[in-house]
Amino acid sequence: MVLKKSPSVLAEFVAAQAAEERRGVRGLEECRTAFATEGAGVLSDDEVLQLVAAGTIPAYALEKHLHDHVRAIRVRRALISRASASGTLETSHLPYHHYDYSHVHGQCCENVIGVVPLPVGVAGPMRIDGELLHIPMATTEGALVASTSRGCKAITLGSGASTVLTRDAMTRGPCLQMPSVLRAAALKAWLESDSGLADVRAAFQATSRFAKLRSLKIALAGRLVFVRFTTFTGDAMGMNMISKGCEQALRLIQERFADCDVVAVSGNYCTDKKPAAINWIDGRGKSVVSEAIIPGAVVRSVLKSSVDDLCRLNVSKNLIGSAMAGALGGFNAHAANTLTAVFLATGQDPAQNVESSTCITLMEPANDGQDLRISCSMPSIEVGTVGGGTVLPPQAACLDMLGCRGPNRECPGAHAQRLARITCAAVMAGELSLCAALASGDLVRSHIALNRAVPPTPASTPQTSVTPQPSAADLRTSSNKGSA
Ligand SMILES: CC(C)(COP(=O)([O-])OP(=O)([O-])OC[C@H]1O[C@@H](n2cnc3c(N)ncnc32)[C@H](O)[C@@H]1OP(=O)([O-])[O-])[C@@H](O)C(=O)NCCC(=O)NCCSC(=O)C[C@@](C)(O)CC(=O)[O-]
Ligand SMILES: NC(=O)C1=CN([C@@H]2O[C@H](COP(=O)(O)OP(=O)(O)OC[C@H]3O[C@@H](n4cnc5c(N)ncnc54)[C@H](OP(=O)(O)O)[C@@H]3O)[C@@H](O)[C@H]2O)C=CC1
Repeated sequence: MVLKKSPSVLAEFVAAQAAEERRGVRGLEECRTAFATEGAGVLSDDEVLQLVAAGTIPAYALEKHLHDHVRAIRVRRALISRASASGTLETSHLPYHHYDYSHVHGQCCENVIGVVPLPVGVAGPMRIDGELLHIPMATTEGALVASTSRGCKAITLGSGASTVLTRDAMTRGPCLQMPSVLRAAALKAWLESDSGLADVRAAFQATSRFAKLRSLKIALAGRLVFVRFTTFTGDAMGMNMISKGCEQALRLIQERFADCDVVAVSGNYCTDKKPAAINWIDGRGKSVVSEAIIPGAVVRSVLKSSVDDLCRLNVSKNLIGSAMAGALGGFNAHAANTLTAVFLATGQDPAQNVESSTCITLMEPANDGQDLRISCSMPSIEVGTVGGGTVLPPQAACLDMLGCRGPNRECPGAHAQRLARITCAAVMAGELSLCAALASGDLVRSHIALNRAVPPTPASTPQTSVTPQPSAADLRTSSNKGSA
């Protein structure tokens, strides 16, 4: 938000407008007294605005003082409207009514001015590990849900998706500084000793019923010591949980090493919300691999492609093309597309799509070349079914659809692992369909049909000598010889 007026001008503006427009609004001092003695609930909106403009009530604390989410948002919108050049927010289409704000404050967002509804489509059903599931996807990219659905159909007509979870451990990598390289090496040696690890583990695990410290990975950069805490976090994605545990462990380390200076609880050795090879190689969150066999007939009838064309495209694009581009975990077509849509629908932290969507997609002929084998290997899917946005009712409803809402009380961690497996299978469906569309030359056509609201009519097309665009069929014959 850009405030175009200074706070004092703003105060005058609000006060003057309130005085002009609403006779009977109490003056500032009277409002202050009423607020101090009876609370903000007894004030009119204009009176509250005066107090906010005068700095008596911080704009971000309106919920706390008004005990009414909708009213707090209404007052905040009025304040921003009157303080900004455009002045549009108060009456804008950003909705704020008919929303359950009870879980928002203190967990999901501050300074709320409304909600941005996203369409949620459903892909599937897809058979995943023997179970038929419908997958909710929040997106504004037309064709994405249709494409994932097509992939789900092809997979389900084939073997179904099988998934394996190879690792489940969230990481946090604080940065510590020692007085010298020798002292840094001494700290490293202690952390790597059985007794050091046991002491750190005890301190760390005392902060949570669910966190289990699996290992420490230590790297030195001069006298800086980076410690990657690798932790099981139950059904939580785990960043708050593990950061809390790290803080406690760092206190213990400082008790043992009085010359240890904690530079930051996150030293980017985690690595959270940034591309990094360490996540691609060692994994972060859940590491999952999904696989399916698609019969050749289904490749032809549902995907409009062939086994050979898909394998050739996968090697050329997802492996060689990505290598040529210097990809870091991006050996796929659009894992981030499907994953982010599932993340948004199910209340995951959207910024973690950076590392969560790293994926290598492999395709090879199966059953003597008749059928297609596809797999997606995703080392860093960071998901939870408790905490963060998972508590919001719409997101929780999507988790319910997938049978993994909230904590799994019998087997903590099973819900989050299930969500990671489903996400990996959904990504595989998206990979299959987009690669097929690219192999058959259908990508652009499908996006013009499903991802652009008003196709140009002949009347609105410029009558200049534009080279005619090839049709999908032309593209198919020219660029994909041998396609079905
Ligand atoms: C759009 C299709 C699926 C049509 O594909 P089609 O083969 O013409 O579809 P169809 O009419 O024969 O239907 C086949 C199945 O697709 C599904 N399907 C079909 N239409 C719908 C629909 N409207 N709504 C829901 N589901 C739909 C549905 O499952 C249907 O089975 P049915 O239910 O009829 O038995 C196909 O052309 C396609 O997959 N295109 C690719 C679109 C895509 O994947 N877009 C993703 C974004 S691309 C991008 O952003 C990333 C990129 C490209 O830049 C990354 C890169 O560099 O590679
Ligand atoms: N702090 C940071 O640096 C970062 C924070 N985030 C944000 O962190 C939030 C998520 O943090 P996260 O730690 O996942 O969630 P929470 O902070 O909500 O922690 C999980 C809570 O759920 C409790 N719990 C109950 N049942 C279970 C169960 N079955 N499994 C696991 N925990 C259970 C835990 O208990 P107990 O108290 O016993 O552990 C804990 O209190 C998101 O909003 C995300 O955006 C994202 C990146 C970085």
